[in-house]
Amino acid sequence: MATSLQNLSDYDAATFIDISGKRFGLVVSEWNREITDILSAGAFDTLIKHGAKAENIYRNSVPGSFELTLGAQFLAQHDEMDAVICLGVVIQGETKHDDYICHAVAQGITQVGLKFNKPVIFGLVTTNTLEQAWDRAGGKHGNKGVEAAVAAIQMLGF
Ligand SMILES: Nc1c(NC[C@H](O)[C@H](O)[C@H](O)CO)[nH]c(=O)[nH]c1=O
Ligand SMILES: CC(=O)[C@@H](O)COP(=O)(O)O
Repeated sequence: MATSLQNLSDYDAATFIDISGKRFGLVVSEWNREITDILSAGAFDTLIKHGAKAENIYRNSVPGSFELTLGAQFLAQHDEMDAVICLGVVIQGETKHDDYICHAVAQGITQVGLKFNKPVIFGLVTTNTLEQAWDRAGGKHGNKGVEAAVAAIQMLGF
C-alpha cells in the first residue's frame, strides 16, 4: 500500500503502553543528513511526546545506510535497550547501488531484531528522487521518523 493511502503518523496513542521506563536507540545515517536529521528529530520528539525520557534515548550516527545494521546490533545487544530505530535515506542513482543497500539493510535489521528478540525498526526512506525523500521528511507524506517511533512503541506493546 502506498504512503499516500496509509500513514502511521495517523495513530491512536490511547493504545500505547507506558514507555517512561523504556530505552530507545536511534541509529541515524549521515548520508543525506539534512533529511535524516529531520527524521531523527521526528522520532525523538514522538518518543518524548509519548512519555520517553530524553536520557533514555541514545542517538548514534553511522556513515551511510549500509552501516545501519551493524549500528543497530551495537545497540540491540545491550540487555537494557528495549527498541532500536534505524533511520536513513537512500535515493536511486545511476546504478543499482541503492538496491544493494536497501536489500542489505532490510535483511540485516530484520536479523538483528530476530537475534535479540526486540523491535528494530526499518525507518529507511527509499525513493526515486530527492523530492520524494523530502515529501517523507515533514512534507506532504508526513515524517517517516515519526512513523518509525510509533512502530517501535506499538511493537513494545505487542
Ligand atoms: N548512496 C547512498 C548511500 N551510500 C553509502 C553506503 O550506505 C555506505 O555508507 C557505503 O557503501 C560504505 O559502506 N548511503 C545512504 O544512506 N544513502 C544513499 O543514497
Ligand atoms: C555511490 C553511492 O553511494 C550512490 O551515490 C550510488 O549512486 P550511483 O548509482 O549513481 O553510483
